[in-house]
Amino acid sequence: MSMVFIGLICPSKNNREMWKLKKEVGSLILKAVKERKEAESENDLLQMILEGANEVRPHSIDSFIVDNCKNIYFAGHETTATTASWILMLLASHLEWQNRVRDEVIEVCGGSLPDFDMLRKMRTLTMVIQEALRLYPPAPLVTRSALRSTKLGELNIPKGVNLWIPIIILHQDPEIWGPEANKFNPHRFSHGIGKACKFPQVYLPFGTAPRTCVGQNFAMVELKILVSVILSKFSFTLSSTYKHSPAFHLVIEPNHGVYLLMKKL
Ligand code: HEM
Repeated sequence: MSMVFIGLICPSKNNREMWKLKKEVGSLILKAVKERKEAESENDLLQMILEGANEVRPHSIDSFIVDNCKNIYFAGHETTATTASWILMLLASHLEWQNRVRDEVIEVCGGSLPDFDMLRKMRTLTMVIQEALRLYPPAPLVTRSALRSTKLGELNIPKGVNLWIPIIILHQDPEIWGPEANKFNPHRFSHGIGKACKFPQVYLPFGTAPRTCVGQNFAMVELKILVSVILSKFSFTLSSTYKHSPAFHLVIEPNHGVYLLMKKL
């Protein structure tokens, strides 16, 4: 059976809003760059991007800076930071999984910082991250534009139409993930993504095909290191002030933050 997963098809005139937003983000970045150039130079990523910009042709300097800032600060930072918050929230509210992952961290790392081999061995931790990315994919949709009229399964898609592929809906469809689709259950990934649901191609936290996330392996390494180091030093529960309110602000993030009560081990 061939399936087409398209949530919303919208005409290209919505592109105007998108371009306006893009321009505004670009101006904000260039304003921050101007401030930096007028202040002291610092040893950080922005400075490296500015130094890199000296190597490009003068008319491309602004777009080089804006594109690289968007890639690293938005694509690379917000997504991973938000995922880390959701993972900690889920582990704080599912103590059996918190203990299980901590046992694995202690067994595999034995008190030292994780190296590459150790990260590979921590399968329960991987399952927990995969399940957090299923329930709270920071990028809730990916988009594609039809550059020419095309046919997807039974669906005719005219040239110029934008396709929105709603990752978050695909990730929680009970017909695909079973009646407990909304529950946190990392077990579903115990035999890999291929066996986690009826149509594993719908699991798209990092997008798909040629434009799939270039930073996905790096993000997984960052998340594994962060969570394993925290678990090896602390136990934690959710604070009573935590209000569950996932909100879509370009990424899906906890609207009121995640407050945890940490206890040193
Ligand atoms: C948990 C962390 C992350 C998630 C969930 C995530 C998710 C995504 C998604 C859904 C896309 C769109 C893919 C598509 O359209 O098919 C994407 C693209 C991209 N991501 Fe990530 N990302 C993460 C971390 C990172 C990191 C750490 C970096 C870089 C250091 C990064 C750099 C990029 C770039 C450059 C693209 C555009 C790729 C292209 O259009 O060719 N991402 N990401």
